[in-house]
Amino acid sequence: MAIIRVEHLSKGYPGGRGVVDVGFEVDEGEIFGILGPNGAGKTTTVECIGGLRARDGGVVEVAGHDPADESPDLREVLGIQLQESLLPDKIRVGEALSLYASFYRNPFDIAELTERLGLGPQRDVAFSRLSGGQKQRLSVALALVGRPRVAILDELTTGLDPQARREVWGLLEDLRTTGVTLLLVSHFMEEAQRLCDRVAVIDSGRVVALGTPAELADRVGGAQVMTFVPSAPVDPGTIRALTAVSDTETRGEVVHVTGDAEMVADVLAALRAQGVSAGHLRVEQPTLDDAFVSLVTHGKDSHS
Ligand SMILES: Nc1ncnc2c1ncn2[C@@H]1O[C@H](COP(=O)(O)OP(=O)(O)OP(=O)(O)O)[C@@H](O)[C@H]1O
Repeated sequence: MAIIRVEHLSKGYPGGRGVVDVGFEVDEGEIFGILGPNGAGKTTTVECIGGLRARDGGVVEVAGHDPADESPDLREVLGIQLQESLLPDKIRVGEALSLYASFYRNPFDIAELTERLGLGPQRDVAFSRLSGGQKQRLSVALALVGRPRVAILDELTTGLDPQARREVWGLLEDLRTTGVTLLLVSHFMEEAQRLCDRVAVIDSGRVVALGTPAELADRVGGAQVMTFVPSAPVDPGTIRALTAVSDTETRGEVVHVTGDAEMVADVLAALRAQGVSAGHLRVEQPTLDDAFVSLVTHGKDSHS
């Protein structure tokens, strides 16, 4: 069932940009990604969902509440991590978390949350003395401390090193099992591909694609590439003749075959028919990265 519903959301700024027409639904328990190039309207969208920005038009509902109504019940349901956390310089990590936890009825245990986010040693450190990555982790912790049903995380791992990023991903994967709904704004395709059940790609203030990462990758029709070392010489003509295959080439002892989603099964069947096995088999799938570049480039063409 949808816990977030957005229909025809619009928000203009004096300069004219913003969000033109955004719509999607997020089911309870989903991790939903919002992707798009700089200035696409991602932050504007999540700020309207979080009730931080007034929309011009359209419908937004979070757990049955309109964020524009500023209902106290919605505050209990929603946790928000913003791109920049604005805390007093002198507040310590533990104090900030205790303060935020006090706003909620059933908050996380602070010691456990700081450990999970790698902030245990910083509990008594003042905000101004934290590194950029530590500030980022604290802002994620502040969004999650109230055990929200819906958490909005904007650029949650920007500024984190690869190790810290993986720790935050681990925390989100754990959270998934608690049934929390996560709305992530991300620039990292790897992050979206790993974490998100579905994503919306926004470009120039509109949704240009919506689906699972795998569906979007498939939709761009990116060719798959398989490579293998045959156990005996194969006739390239028999491989090339398969309808799923668009190209084949032998480099040294390695055969490279390009084709569509059916290619791997068809090539392996053709080899088996010749009594040949495929050693060192590798298959490269099109990625969300490929889909993103293709969708956003096409979006630009159609809006210009
Ligand atoms: N307060 C504002 N006043 C005027 N224009 C704004 C304001 N906030 C955003 N914009 C413009 O609205 C558009 C969408 O901005 P938004 O921050 O939502 O995009 P974004 O996709 O989150 O970008 P980024 O990835 O760079 O954070 C941009 O063209 C931006 O310049």
